[in-house]
Formats: sequence, structure tokens, C-alpha cells
Amino acid sequence: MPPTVAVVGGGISGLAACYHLARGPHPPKVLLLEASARLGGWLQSTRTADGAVFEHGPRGIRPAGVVGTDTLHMVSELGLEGDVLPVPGDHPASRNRFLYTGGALHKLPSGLGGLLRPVPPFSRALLWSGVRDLLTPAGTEPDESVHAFVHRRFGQEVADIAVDSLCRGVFAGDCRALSIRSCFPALFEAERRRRSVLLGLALGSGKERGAESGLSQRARAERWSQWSLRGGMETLAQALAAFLRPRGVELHCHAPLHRLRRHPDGRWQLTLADGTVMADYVVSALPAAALAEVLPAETEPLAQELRHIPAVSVAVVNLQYEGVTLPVTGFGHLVPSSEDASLLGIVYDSVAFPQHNSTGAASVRLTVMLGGAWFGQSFGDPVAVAPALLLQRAQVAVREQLGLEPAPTRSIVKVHQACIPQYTLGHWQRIERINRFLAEQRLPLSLIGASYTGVSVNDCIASAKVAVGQLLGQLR
Ligand SMILES: Cc1cc2nc3c(=O)[nH]c(=O)nc-3n(C[C@H](O)[C@H](O)[C@H](O)COP(=O)(O)OP(=O)(O)OC[C@H]3O[C@@H](n4cnc5c(N)ncnc54)[C@H](O)[C@@H]3O)c2cc1C
Ligand SMILES: C=Cc1c2[nH]c(c1C)Cc1[nH]c(c(CCC(=O)O)c1C)Cc1[nH]c(c(C)c1CCC(=O)O)Cc1[nH]c(c(C)c1C=C)C2
Repeated sequence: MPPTVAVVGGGISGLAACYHLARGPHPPKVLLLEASARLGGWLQSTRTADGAVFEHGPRGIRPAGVVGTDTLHMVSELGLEGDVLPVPGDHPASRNRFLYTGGALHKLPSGLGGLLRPVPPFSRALLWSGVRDLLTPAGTEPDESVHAFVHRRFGQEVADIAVDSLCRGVFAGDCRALSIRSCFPALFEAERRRRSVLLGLALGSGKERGAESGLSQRARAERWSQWSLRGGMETLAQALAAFLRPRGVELHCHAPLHRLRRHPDGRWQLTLADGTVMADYVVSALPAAALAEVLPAETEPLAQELRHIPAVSVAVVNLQYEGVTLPVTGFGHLVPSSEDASLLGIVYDSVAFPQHNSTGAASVRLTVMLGGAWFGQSFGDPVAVAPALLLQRAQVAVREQLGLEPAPTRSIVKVHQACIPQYTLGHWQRIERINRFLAEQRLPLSLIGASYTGVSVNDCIASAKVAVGQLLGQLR
């Protein structure tokens, strides 16, 4: 009898783990347990009757690097090539990103010209920040906040405006609390390797490549900045499910894991609402805090570590407008916390992905993102906040920041509770302690997903691949 692997959590991490478990020559028996009614986790897309697609979670995946290449390989194997919507390098959504500060939109500088002269909202040419980085000695701390690191290397303005906004636009988080080592490992390692972040990035760390496919080669040739799918990101979860079912993977929705116990014979006993299942190995693709709640008493030190990985809530407001024109064209704009802490930024979805507009319509579709690390102070408890308040806040922001006066013709408000994990200072040590505990206790348990080593869809898929590689090595 092949061993049984239970994958818990049916977001992209859990689905990718099943994919890697199922595609080998001697796959174990695999069952996926998902608490909710659907698969995909934060990959959520609404498709309307008139052909529009609205993303409530991720809206673009980067093709770059090993992880980006590997994801495109999986997309090819799932037969989704024809559904990929690329954003090529010369597209406005690739070239133009904006900051909203001092009541105006400012394009982020790009190209040499943009670095040589002062470009608002920066008071000095960014070239000087680059020179500062080249001359500053390497740091000696094992970790630093993202803000402290960037302040030290590039100066206060870059830290207060550019990096504050960047952390809001990726982690919905506060750069003064987030860890440089865990949130932006490439920057941390570049400084360690070459003393200068810019030098380290320019000289790179080798030319490692993932599993190439026709898609990844096209992405490189056309310099895609990101890609989506014709039916929205949720299509990826659905295609994974369609790949897994005929290969015998049991996909169970409405199956929340209540308790995880070690049976005397060394296997895991998983308690569900309607009974128990046994598994030789468990892959947890749950958010860290959710896993902490189901672990057995004897793993309390692990549960303690997991409870210390926080996550922030984000309100996602999708808006559609007719008969209006955006004042600028690009990916979207971010708002630094000093300008307005409650409003993280606005994505101009119809610029990057006009294919997601209603059939034949030239709508403007926007996504306003609110809250994040500032959710509580701005809107109170995410469980209790009134959607009408968030909609109102989003509409006012669109009017003030983009000058769109008419009311939207369509709106969808979602409040995603604890949706983006925060890698705070010292996160790397927590991950080391977790891994040490798992190894010392010889627990047949892998932890994957956004809570640990990267929040992007690519990182989640990569964490699943690595864990499954190690697991299959142990089972062999
Ligand atoms: C608003 C937003 C925008 C984003 N934008 C981007 C982007 O543009 N590009 C990008 O690359 N990334 C983006 N991300 C990040 C990325 O989407 C997520 O980090 C990723 O989807 C997380 O996947 P996951 O499988 O690790 O976790 P989740 O999606 O959280 O999946 C975990 C699953 O576990 C289930 N679960 C919980 N408890 C239990 C239990 N007890 N038993 C069984 N199941 C349980 C949940 O129901 C859920 O389905 C965004 C995220 C958000 C929220
Ligand atoms: C305004 C809030 C948010 C926007 N997107 C996200 C939030 C919280 C979430 C998010 N965005 C990205 C990722 C993945 C990171 C990765 O490593 O691929 C996540 C979790 C992609 C991203 N978005 C922006 C940047 C700079 C990145 C990093 C990758 C890249 O360079 O493409 C900027 C950005 N995000 C948002 C807006 C409005 C915006 C800039 C104009 C929305």
C-alpha cells in the first residue's frame, strides 16, 4: 500500500503540493482537506454575466526568476498557455507606477534620465541615493526593519516615501515593523555579498533558472512584467483541481481540520467534523495561526512560534466606471502612510488587463485596497466593519486622487481577514526554531504557504515544490 499524505488547506500552496505529489512516477495516496466551500484560498475571481472579471486577491504574477519560471512551467503542464494574458515590458502597465503624495500623482522615475534629476516627490536626484549606497559600509546586524535598512543605505526620503509605499503595495504592511532579511532577502543578501545593494543586485548571485517552457522563454523574450489568466487567477486553482481529480487525488471541501494528533503507531490522526482520517505524513498549507489551533499539546513550542506570525486584513473594493478616462495610464498608484494611512493604493486593472472588461465595453476598472497594518486604527474590527463605509471611502479616494466624478456602475466590497502574513523583525530566527523543532521531534509534518518564506503566488508554489521534494525523498 502506498503511504497516505494529507494536505491541509486548499489555497494555491496546498493545491501546488498536491500537483507535485501527484505528478511523480510512484505517487502516494493524496487527500486535500479544505475548510471552505471552494478551492483557491485568496485566489478569488468574480466573472460577471457580461464577461467582466474582477480579482479580489492576486491579479498579476511575475514571470521572473526561478520561481516565476517554475510557475509558468506548471501553467503549461496544466494546459493553460492559451489563457495566459501577458503584460509585455513596453506596456504602460509595466513602465508606469505612481505615488500619490501632496495631493498629486507622481510617476516613479525610470531610466537613467529619471535618476539624474530631482523628480517629485523626491527633493534630490535619486542618483545621490545610489552614490550613498555605493559608499556606505555593509551593515552588521543579523536583521533590521526594512525602513532602517533603506534609511541607512539610501537615505530618509527613499525610506519614508518609496519603501514605505512598496511595503504597503506588497505586504499591506508597515516598513518600520517588517524585516528586510525576510521580506526582501535579495536586498539583504546583495548588501552582505557586495557591501552595496546596487552592486550586489547588478552582479547577481548566479544564473539559476527554473524548469523552462515555451511560456517562460516567451516571457523573457517579450520582457513580461506580469501575467494573468483570461478567466482570472482563480482559473489556476480550478485547472489544478481538474489536473488532480483524474490522478486519484481526493479533494474535500467543507472539511475543516479540527485536531491533529499523533497515533501510537506514529501516523497522524486528523479529526474532521464528521470523523477521523489517518495519514503517514501531513503537509500543512494553512496560515500559521490556523495550524497552531489544531496542533497537539506536545508540540506547544511549535504552536507558540506559529502564533507569533501575524497577518493583516485588507479591504478590497472593485469598482467599474463607464464613460470616464483615467488622468494617467499605468499599473496603479500607491499612497505612502504619511499621506493617508488607511488607503494603501489603487490598481488600474483595465489598463493591465483590458481583456477582463465586459464584452465590447471600454470600462475603467479599478481596485482600491484599504487597511492593511492600519486596518484597526482606520476602520475598527474587520469582522464588524460596514461594507458601505469601505465603498464610500474607496469612491472618495477615486474622486480625489483620480478625478473620476461619476458613481461607479458596479462595485464589489470584500474584507479579507488576516490575509497577508507579516514577516516582522527576527522572522528568520523564528523559521529556524520551527525547522529545528520539526527535525528534532522527527515530525512527519511540512509547513508550506505564505506564512513562512514569501507571500507571492510564486513563492507559495515554490514552498510546496521544495517541501514535496523533501517528503518524497523521505518516503522513498
Ligand atoms: C488582496 C491580495 C492581493 C494579492 N496580490 C498578489 C499579487 O498581485 N501577486 C502575488 O503573487 N500575490 C498576491 N497576493 C498574495 C497571494 O495571493 C497569497 O499569499 C497566496 O494566495 C496565499 O496562498 P496560501 O495557499 O498559502 O494561503 P491561503 O490562500 O490563505 O490558503 C489557505 C487555505 O486554508 C484553508 N483553511 C484554513 N483553516 C483550515 C482548517 N482548519 N482546515 C482546512 N482548511 C483550512 C483556508 O480556507 C484557505 O483556503 C495577494 C494577496 C491578497 C490577500
Ligand atoms: C495596495 C496594496 C496592494 C497591492 N497589491 C498587493 C497589496 C497589498 C499585494 C501584492 N502585490 C504584489 C505582490 C507579490 C509580490 C511579488 O513578489 O511578486 C503582492 C502580495 C506585486 C507587487 N505590487 C506592487 C509591487 C512593487 C509588487 C512587487 C512585484 C513587482 O514589482 O511587480 C506595487 C503595487 N501593488 C498595488 C499597487 C496599487 C501597486 C503600485 C502601483 C496593489
